[in-house]
Amino acid sequence: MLSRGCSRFTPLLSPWRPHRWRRAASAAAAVAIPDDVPPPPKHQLTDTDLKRLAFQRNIGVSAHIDSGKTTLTERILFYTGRIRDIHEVRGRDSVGAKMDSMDLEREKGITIQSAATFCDWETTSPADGSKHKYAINIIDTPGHVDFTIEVERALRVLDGAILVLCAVAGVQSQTTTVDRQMRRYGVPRISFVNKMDRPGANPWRIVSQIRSKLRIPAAAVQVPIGVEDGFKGVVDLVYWRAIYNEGQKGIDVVVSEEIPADVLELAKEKRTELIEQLAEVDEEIGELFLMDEQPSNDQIAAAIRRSTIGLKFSPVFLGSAIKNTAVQPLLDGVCAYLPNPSELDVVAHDTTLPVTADPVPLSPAAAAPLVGLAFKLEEGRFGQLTYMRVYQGSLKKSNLIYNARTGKKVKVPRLVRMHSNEMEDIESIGPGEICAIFGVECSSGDTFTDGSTSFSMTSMFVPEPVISLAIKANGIETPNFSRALNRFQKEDPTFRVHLDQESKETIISGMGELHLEIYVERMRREYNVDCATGKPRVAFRETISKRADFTYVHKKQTGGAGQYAKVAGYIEPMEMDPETGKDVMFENVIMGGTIPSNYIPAIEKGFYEALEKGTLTGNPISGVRFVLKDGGYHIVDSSELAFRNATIGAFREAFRAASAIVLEPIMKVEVVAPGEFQSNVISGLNTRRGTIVDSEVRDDEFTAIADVALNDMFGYSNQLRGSTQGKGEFSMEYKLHAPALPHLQMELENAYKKALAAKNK
Ligand SMILES: Nc1nc2c(ncn2[C@@H]2O[C@H](COP(=O)(O)OP(=O)(O)OP(=O)(O)O)[C@@H](O)[C@H]2O)c(=O)[nH]1
Repeated sequence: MLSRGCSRFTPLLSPWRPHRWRRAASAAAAVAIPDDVPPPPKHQLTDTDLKRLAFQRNIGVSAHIDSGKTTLTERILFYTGRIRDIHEVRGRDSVGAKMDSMDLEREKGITIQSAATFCDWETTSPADGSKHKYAINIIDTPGHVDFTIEVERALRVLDGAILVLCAVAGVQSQTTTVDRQMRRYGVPRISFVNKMDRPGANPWRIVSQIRSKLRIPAAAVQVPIGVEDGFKGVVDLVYWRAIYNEGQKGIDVVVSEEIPADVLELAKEKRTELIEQLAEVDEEIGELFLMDEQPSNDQIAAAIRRSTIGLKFSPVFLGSAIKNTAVQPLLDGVCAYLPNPSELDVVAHDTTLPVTADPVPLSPAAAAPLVGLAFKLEEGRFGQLTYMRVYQGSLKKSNLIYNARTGKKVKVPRLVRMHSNEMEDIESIGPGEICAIFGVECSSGDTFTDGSTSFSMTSMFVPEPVISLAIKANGIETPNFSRALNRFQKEDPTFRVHLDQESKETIISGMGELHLEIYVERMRREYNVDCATGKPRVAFRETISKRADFTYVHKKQTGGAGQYAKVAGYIEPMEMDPETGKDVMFENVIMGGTIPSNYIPAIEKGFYEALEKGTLTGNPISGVRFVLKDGGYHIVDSSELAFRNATIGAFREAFRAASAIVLEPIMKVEVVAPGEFQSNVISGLNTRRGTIVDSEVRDDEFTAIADVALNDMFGYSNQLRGSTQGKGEFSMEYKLHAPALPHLQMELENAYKKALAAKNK
């Protein structure tokens, strides 16, 4: 059994922390119940539950941009009979892939929103010829980092994933990002080396990159038959047979006991390598290996399953989605090696218990009380659509469900299963499944129950925006302007909107230029609001570099009732919690009621308000813990307003004393270009103050990875095009906020002072 919530990888890279649920505890948790209350017993699974769950898979398809996720998913849907024909991403038939349902996605040939679908897949057991039908929910996720929240959302609710890699480019920068996200949510993965038809395809290099760069023990479970253009099938190393695709669009799978002579030696060598790798991570195979005994085919298959689900191993499959080769064996692999919903331990927090109480194990039993997580919202033609993963119990149409965060009760008017942008009405859904409901008001990450429990699940990691721009409607602003912005904010927690109090401009912020550009375009198309935007601006931040104490009295006497509030404590630097992304915190350690408890929320509010605008450059403040230790009040003159103002004043004073600095976003930039342009690319990155952190030269192309400040990246696509005759490509993703160089900080401070002076004139 696994525990989703405990470190399942050996402690190589995993940022996973035990008891992550604790942070999800709500204010309601402050009930005085002793700490040692045992968690309620897990609901027993019946034989019917186990039978149904054994053939259920919830999987995601994730990868670096353009690795072929959508192309692969299109094949999966075709072979499982979900769609009648295959349409290509940017295909000549201009239909576009099924899962890229937004017009914008089809035009740009990229996936923006993750799409959910489901299909059935029948497998034939190579061991005894028995047939089994599996129900698979699939989420195709975008590869572009600007839409990373979509990947986070999907991984949060999936039980397993296919990590797609290009057979030439291998592990790319976003592969490592996706890998990190998979670790965060403890998602077992099988790897699929796609594009085996490409010149220069080398699966062995990719396998060794998975081991060295992603640091997961991995081994191929197949070897290719034919290379590049001649790639026509694979040898299944576990059950020792050759598998070919034949017929129109590779629809017929032909299995042969005969291994082609030209790959026989390679297949033997790679099967030995597979067993050796398994011996490292699986006890049973390890013991057989020590005794020099050969494991049986079934023993190998069982060890792959155990170690994959245990997050100790990733089996590597090979194929070419575009050439319709070896996709069906991958589907068999999903069923054979990825977990079913009963094989993961999922926990929730009981909000009636103290935050330190043990988590409550959830059980995918149909008869247990309902617990479901709303992981994605979408405004559709028929109103708000909420995607939900049911973890425990069943959900029926017309049921009353409770939002654990707001305590509100709602009726489920319509229940559907999603197939990209199409839907199928259903009457009920069981545990371990994914569905969508209509007309339910909630936010992304809310937990729903049937009202008989107070369970709440943890929320997702939400990264901070890195870029912002001013936006205004062309002509007269209609209500659609704010309607659109409100809806986008609700759907996407990485998209933020605020009104700059000084310039009175509406500022939108997000994960990259493309992210914001897509929303501006959607405003025009979906809301009929044409907008003008300002120049993209880097989302600088401010922080402190040392602790500073404060004692601050806010006192005002203006005739009538006065204002009096005193706060004392300190602020200190705080590191980001890798799990939640949170790096600001308010802590109240007052003893003895020097400030009445009803004023504490106003102080907390004042702190968060003060964080909105730093005094150096007017940018938001992060990385600060505010500790309230003492204070004072006046029986008549104290008020919430006085305490809020006192906190803002105290914070600003302490902020200056705590050696405030400006932070700028640093991006991980990956460039891939033909080898002859390597020196041009490197010198281009150097002139932008980039630090090269990794590079790799292959037969005729190279990859360079550099850390570069986002502020120095404007106009890079033009520069790269110019210096590589248009043949270079790059992608970038947010890495961290780091202190800005002194001259940049000075420049930003001066500009801010000037803007303030102009405003006050
Ligand atoms: N040679 C070759 N090209 C492929 C293969 N699979 C996909 N492609 C091509 O690779 C490009 C990207 O494919 P997509 O399926 O859009 O990739 P994606 O990973 O979904 O892309 P994003 O969603 O934008 O991240 C398209 O031009 C595909 O035709 C393959 O097996 N071999």
